[in-house]
Order: sequence, then structure tokens, then C-alpha cells
Amino acid sequence: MTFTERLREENDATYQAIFDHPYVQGLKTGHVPKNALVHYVKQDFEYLNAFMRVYGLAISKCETREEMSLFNEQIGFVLHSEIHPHNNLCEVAGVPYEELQGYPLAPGASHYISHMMTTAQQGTLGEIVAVLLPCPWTYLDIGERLMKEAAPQPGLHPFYEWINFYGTKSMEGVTGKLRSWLDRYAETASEREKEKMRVAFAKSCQLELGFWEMAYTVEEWPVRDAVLRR
Ligand SMILES: Cc1ncc(CN)c(N)n1
Repeated sequence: MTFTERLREENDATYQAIFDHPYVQGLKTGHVPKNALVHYVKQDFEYLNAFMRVYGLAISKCETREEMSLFNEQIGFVLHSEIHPHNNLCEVAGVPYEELQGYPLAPGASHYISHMMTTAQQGTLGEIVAVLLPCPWTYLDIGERLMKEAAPQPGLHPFYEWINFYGTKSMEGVTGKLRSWLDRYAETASEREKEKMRVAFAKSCQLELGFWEMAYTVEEWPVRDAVLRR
């Protein structure tokens, strides 16, 4: 069993809880409340900005051009492709995408971003890849399962574009590349470093689940106006 196969097995319960979450099930049935769609896009726009910053920090630790190119490509993917699923959610909500950008982070998004940033600043490249991998991998899992279970048709299912984006090839490429790099890093990592990778990966999986919950419950800070914008 490879290192990443083991990570997937160890976190299977979290993957399943993500798929069973009412937000994800709402994407399947075509019924997600408008305020949950809006909250998700506001928070995910900021999350993906942070994700690109983490790729930037990873590049600062790369030894080879091959590694630099991997992270550089992924920044391009987030910038130019991952806007499509956001646009789908905005269309269903009936709100222009531009109106949902630049909002303060809710607690769930803030926690996840802090976890990625701390790992990016303090960790090795292997730990950084481990902290990032659940992002594409859990969405690939959701997308593939929704493609099978909802079998959405263009023009008939409101979230067809979203499901089609994550359920087809787009996430497979990035997930496969990050997995093979992580397996490679794990081959030469010490037991202590591998343990840190396992913890970083598991925590990101949990925070993926927390992100859906944050969006579904439209989570805000307890005293909303007391929080600074960023
Ligand atoms: C929180 C989160 N996780 C994963 C993805 C898919 N890249 C996303 N857009 N947002």
C-alpha cells in the first residue's frame, strides 16, 4: 500500500461524512438554500486565494524546476478554471460573482486557512503537499460519486456544471500529481516527518468537512461587528 493509499484509508470516515453532509446531498438533489450558496462562494473565494498563497510558499521551498512547475501550474488552474464552479453556484443563487468577493473569513474558513499557512511556513515540502491534498481529493471524491448517483444532465440539473467540473478530469490531474509527489516525499521522510504529514492530511480532511458545515449553517463570528475585515 502506498503512503497516500494509507492516508485515504485512515480518513475514510471523514470522506464519508463529507459526502453525507446535507450541503453535498443538496448539490445532489439540486436543493441548497440560497444563503448557503452565497456564504460558500464568499468564503471559498477567499479560501482559494489563500490556497494560491500556500502554493507560492511551497515554490519558495522547491529545489527543482519540476517541483516549481507543479505548483505554478496549479496556481493557473485555480485562477482560470476554478471560477467555473463558483459561477454555477452564483447563477443558481441569482447573485453576481463580483458581489461575493472580498468578505471577511468566517471561523471555519479562518481555521482551515490558518492550518494551511502554519504548515506552509513551518513544514517541509512533503508536509505542505499533505496539507493541500484533501482539497482536490475530497472534491474529486464528491464529484465522482455525484456523477454516478445524480447522473446530472445539462440544462436539467441546477448544479450540473459544478458536479461535472469536479466529477470529471479536472481534479483527477491535480490529485494524481500531488499524490505521486507525496508518495515520493514519504519514501525518504523520517518517521517523525511522516507522522506530521499524516496529521496535516487528517486535519485538512476534518476542516473540509467543517467548511461544508460552515457554509450550510452560514456560520459567523459570535459578535459579528467586532471582527476586523481580515
Ligand atoms: C474548501 C475547498 N476545498 C476544496 C476545493 C476544491 N479545490 C475548494 N474549492 N474549496
